[in-house]
Amino acid sequence: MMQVLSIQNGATTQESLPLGRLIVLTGPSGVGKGTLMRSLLQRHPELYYSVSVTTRSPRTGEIDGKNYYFISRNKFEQLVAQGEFLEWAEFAGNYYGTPREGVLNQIRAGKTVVLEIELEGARQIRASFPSALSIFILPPSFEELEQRIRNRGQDSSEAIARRLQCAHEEIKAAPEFDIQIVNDDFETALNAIAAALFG
Ligand SMILES: Nc1ncnc2c1ncn2[C@@H]1O[C@H](COP(=O)(O)OP(=O)(O)OP(=O)(O)O)[C@@H](O)[C@H]1O
Ligand SMILES: Nc1nc2c(ncn2[C@@H]2O[C@H](COP(=O)(O)O)[C@@H](O)[C@H]2O)c(=O)[nH]1
Repeated sequence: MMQVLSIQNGATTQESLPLGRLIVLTGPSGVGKGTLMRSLLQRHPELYYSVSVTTRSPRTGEIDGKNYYFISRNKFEQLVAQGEFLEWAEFAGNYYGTPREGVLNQIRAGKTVVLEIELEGARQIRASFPSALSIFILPPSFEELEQRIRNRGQDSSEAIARRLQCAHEEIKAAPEFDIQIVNDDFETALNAIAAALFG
């Protein structure tokens, strides 16, 4: 059972339904969340991965509707005003948000839904869904985090600097979350996430 917050006419109410689970994977940019997530989904195709909406420009190889829904800032702000997001945040100069309906429908259908999101959004989910399982992925060191973002070779040096600046504050927030996993050896980290989800 999980408590779902629903907002009706501005008032917040809670419904109790036989539901699936909500999992939040968070941590600083470049720590390996997306790579871990992709491997987890290959191992456990029964999981539902929520595709986020963003105002960031697509990176080489990213596909609209698969990696993200890429939209303009104006459109994003309209969707915020319409209450279309379960959570949203501005991160390193771009908006990111989780579409509300898709996630709630999957949870109502009994699925385990996984969100891979940044810190502010993860905090919003923890506030709305206290029973969500939240996992914070840590780098083995700050130097290694920097290496990973640089080696990924996808972001401008300005974007990398912004992301690393955020990372200092984000890492301090790790104890707020249910589980902390250090992504040093990839397989070890992946196994730890799977163990947290499936015991
Ligand atoms: N355990 C690991 N050891 C070494 N490199 C890793 C490890 N895990 C992931 N990486 C590499 O680190 C880089 C960043 O990983 P990834 O893009 O998954 O990070 P992220 O946390 O999803 O970043 P963002 O939040 O910016 O989307 C990638 O090049 C990935 O291959
Ligand atoms: N609050 C949210 N954060 C999200 C969402 N989707 C992705 N993200 C996080 O944004 C940063 C940057 O992502 P990138 O693809 O530009 O590297 C990263 O931490 C993602 O996890 C979302 O829907 N809401």
